[in-house]
Amino acid sequence: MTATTPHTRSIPADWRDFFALTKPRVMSLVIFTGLCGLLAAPGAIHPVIGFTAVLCIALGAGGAATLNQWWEADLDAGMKRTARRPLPSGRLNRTDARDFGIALSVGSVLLMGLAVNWLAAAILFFSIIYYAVIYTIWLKPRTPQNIVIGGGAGAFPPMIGWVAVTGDVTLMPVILFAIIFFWTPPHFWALALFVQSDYAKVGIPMMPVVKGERSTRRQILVYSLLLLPLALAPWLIGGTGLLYGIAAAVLTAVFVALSLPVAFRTAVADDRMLPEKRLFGYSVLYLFALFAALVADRMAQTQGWLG
Ligand code: HEM
Ligand SMILES: CC(C)=CCC/C(C)=C/CC/C(C)=C/COP(=O)(O)OP(=O)(O)O
Repeated sequence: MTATTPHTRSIPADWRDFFALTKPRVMSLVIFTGLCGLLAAPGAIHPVIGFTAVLCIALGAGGAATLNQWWEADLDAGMKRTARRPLPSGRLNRTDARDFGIALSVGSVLLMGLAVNWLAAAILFFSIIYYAVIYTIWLKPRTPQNIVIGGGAGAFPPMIGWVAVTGDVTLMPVILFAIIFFWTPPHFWALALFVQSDYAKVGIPMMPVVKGERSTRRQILVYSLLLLPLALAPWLIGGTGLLYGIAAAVLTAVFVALSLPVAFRTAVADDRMLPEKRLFGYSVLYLFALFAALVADRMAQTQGWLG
């Protein structure tokens, strides 16, 4: 895994390859949580400024994802799940990807600072560095805690959205950060359990590879249980109404329920890993629904829908 091995086959790239570098499917949830942070924050923001803030989160996240793939092109080439990405497949050359990633990252931070506010820009800058450097270059190849610590990068967008509106960091955006931080390990380890042979092949010390399946399964349950108080915290501190409280309780109870069969089973040969796949799929739906509930609750309160 180095940043120096060239992938310079010059098949003409088109815009779709550049778009793919931004990991659009994964980033859709990153952008959504950023938007929800913005919509749930107290106070008003001009719609054009609000749109710009979300655009900057999207561009920054895309830039960081691009730099992640620029650095990991060799690793991605060795894994079935990632081998068809634009760099390992040779559809894009590596220097172009690096320049694209830097342009998106720098552009998004500058635009955020100039058009929205500099605190939001500073947090965006830090989250890009967190994902592209701290997680990708430093933690991922070194420790099975890579996801736990590295998960911080993906937890910033709602805080950025919130700060875009309020200009300061209060308890609520910290709680929103914590929810995604503790959601990330079960989200990713559920997937790592069914693609772990890929990671082992390229020497990435993901938890199931290093500590074994049993330990990973138990840790998934621990983080899922931690989500219960955390997801309820916005309601418990009086930051939301009952609508969010009920949604958080139900959604998180299902999360824990789906973690239980993952925690207490031993995989068998030729296993289709259905509980793990189910938990991974639900983890994505969960975060979409939880953040949607946060916004619905705020709308209900400001519009007086619940009387
Ligand atoms: C260190 C943290 C994380 C890791 C290692 C991780 C890893 C992954 C991987 C490997 C996939 C499989 C799909 C793919 O290869 O594109 C995936 C899917 C996904 N992740 Fe994560 N993820 C992390 C954090 C997050 C965060 C913070 C979010 C959003 C808030 C997120 C949202 C998603 C979504 C929406 C998908 C499904 C994409 C699809 O439908 O193809 N992930 N994640
Ligand atoms: C605003 C901002 C900068 C947001 C960043 C959001 C963020 C860090 C999301 C994490 C998402 C992600 C795709 C992790 C994949 O891990 P990986 O790269 O190890 O996965 P891979 O094996 O698929 O390459």
